[in-house]
Amino acid sequence: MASTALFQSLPFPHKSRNPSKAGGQAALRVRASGKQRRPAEENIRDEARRLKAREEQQVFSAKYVPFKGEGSSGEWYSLDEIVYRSQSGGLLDVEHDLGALKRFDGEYWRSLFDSRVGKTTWPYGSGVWSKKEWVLPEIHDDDIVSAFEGNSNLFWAERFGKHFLGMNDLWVKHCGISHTGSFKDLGMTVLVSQVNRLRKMNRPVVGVGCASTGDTSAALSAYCASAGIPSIVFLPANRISLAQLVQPIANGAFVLSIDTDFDGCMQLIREVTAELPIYLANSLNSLRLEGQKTAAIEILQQFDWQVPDWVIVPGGNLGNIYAFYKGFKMCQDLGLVDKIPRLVCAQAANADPLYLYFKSGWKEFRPVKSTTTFASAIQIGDPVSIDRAVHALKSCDGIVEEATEEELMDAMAQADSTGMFICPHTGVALTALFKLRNTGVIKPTDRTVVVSTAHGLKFTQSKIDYHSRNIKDMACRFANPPMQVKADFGSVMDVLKTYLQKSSEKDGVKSRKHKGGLSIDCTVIFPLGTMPFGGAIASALWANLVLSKPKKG
Ligand SMILES: Cc1ncc(COP(=O)(O)O)c(C=O)c1O
Ligand SMILES: N[C@@H](CCOP(=O)(O)O)C(=O)O
Repeated sequence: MASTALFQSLPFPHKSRNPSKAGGQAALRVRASGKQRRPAEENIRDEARRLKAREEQQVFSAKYVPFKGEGSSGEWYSLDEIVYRSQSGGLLDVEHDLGALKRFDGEYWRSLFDSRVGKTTWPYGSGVWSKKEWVLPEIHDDDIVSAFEGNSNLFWAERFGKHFLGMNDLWVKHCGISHTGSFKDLGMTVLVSQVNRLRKMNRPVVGVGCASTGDTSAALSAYCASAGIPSIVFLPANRISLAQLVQPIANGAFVLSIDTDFDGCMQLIREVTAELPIYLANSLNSLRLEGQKTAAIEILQQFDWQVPDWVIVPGGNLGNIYAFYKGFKMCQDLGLVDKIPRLVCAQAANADPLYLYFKSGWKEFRPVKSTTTFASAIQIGDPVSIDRAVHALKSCDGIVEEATEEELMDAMAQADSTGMFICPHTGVALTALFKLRNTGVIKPTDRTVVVSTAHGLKFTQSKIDYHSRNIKDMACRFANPPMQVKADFGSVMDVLKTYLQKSSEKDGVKSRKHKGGLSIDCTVIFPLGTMPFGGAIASALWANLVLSKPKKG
């Protein structure tokens, strides 16, 4: 039985390990409706400080330990130490004091987390910090650097599921609809907050650095800029999208464009951070995964704590697949749910070391030399978290799939045609879903979540190439280029009539095939010169975008 002091130290509900049984729900309602507006001169950080002052001492804690206990016995490090590897050179993991967390039952944690969703209370308005006790329990709220990330949309892919897969319970977790447009924000808020704390403790951290395929660098530079901390990013030259390149530039990072691939940049940043007081922000640093795991907890929360059958995650450096596993496992271990979903890790065929390892029956891992892929953020041949990924997949009867360039681009276009606007990495995950549906591994009624890892707007060039049919050796089956029309009523009417005729024929076939489901065609009219597609009339911008890019294939 926990002590009174322990319960009092928690924000809510006091003296109960089970809020619904002990009037906790009533307390929840009172708290929700009874919160007084803070004084005008106080901001939300000040308010959190004032309220925190009333609370008792911290009762939860976490530390670094060798991953899966693969270190010397009893080896552990405080999170305030700057350490990325165990004494034996292996990976580290953040281990929480599960004993302390277990003094509260699953119902307590579910209610606590649910009570914080979507609020502006510092720092719990963040989807990550709403689970603070499970993330970085000991950090002071004042040190937290947050953009209220997380709480991302779990989108019911009704039309895509029904139309392309015959599924009725398909969901897309839009982690890319986020502050810097990818799931990296979830981990970066944790890492940069800890750096903020270390700097206040006068630890030797002059800046934070990462190697990146574009999303880690965007998140790092934004969070550092918001805290006034220098950031340094190593990018593989000409291998990331323009939108991703401009993100750290705009946020004032020191950007090094290096003539190598991601694996080369990763090697360099590891060497540099071993020499200079630059803190390493890649997912080799296990702090990042503490934030990323909250996406898994959030999925369960969004399903009212019911467990989906499958979760499909695109994999590159392979930190995220482990983070998802860890989030689900903690929920099981702490009694919020009674099982975990099966995970699928999806890789691009041009960068598929995990897939090859899986196919070998986990016999032999060999890094690969990755080649260009439209899913550029996962063009990684030597993933640092390979051991974490294998552990995660083996522990949940997981599967690894891969997608060719044509498959991932077609899947992306198909998803977009149903109203999404996804990134190519999500196209990789959707390809895995297509394959597992075709083989019957995933059933039509299985509740399935596809994790969308970045915003499609970061990858418009790939969509332009596809819809322009400007990709060597790719049929671009779902391309939808605009039609060039003369600016007179007759010409416009002619093309519209042909179009409407065709689409009503198509509709007839469709409605005979599928009963129900929403399918509405739309037509967009661009003024000549601003029209984004089509040879002769391409505007200067468009010509620049299409012609300046090397053809893929
Ligand atoms: C958009 C996107 N999707 C997926 C991934 C893969 O995540 P992980 O490296 O954790 O496997 C990354 C980064 O690697 C990414 O930037
Ligand atoms: N896709 C990543 C690659 C690096 O992964 P990390 O999770 O180890 O930082 C990126 O956007 O840089």
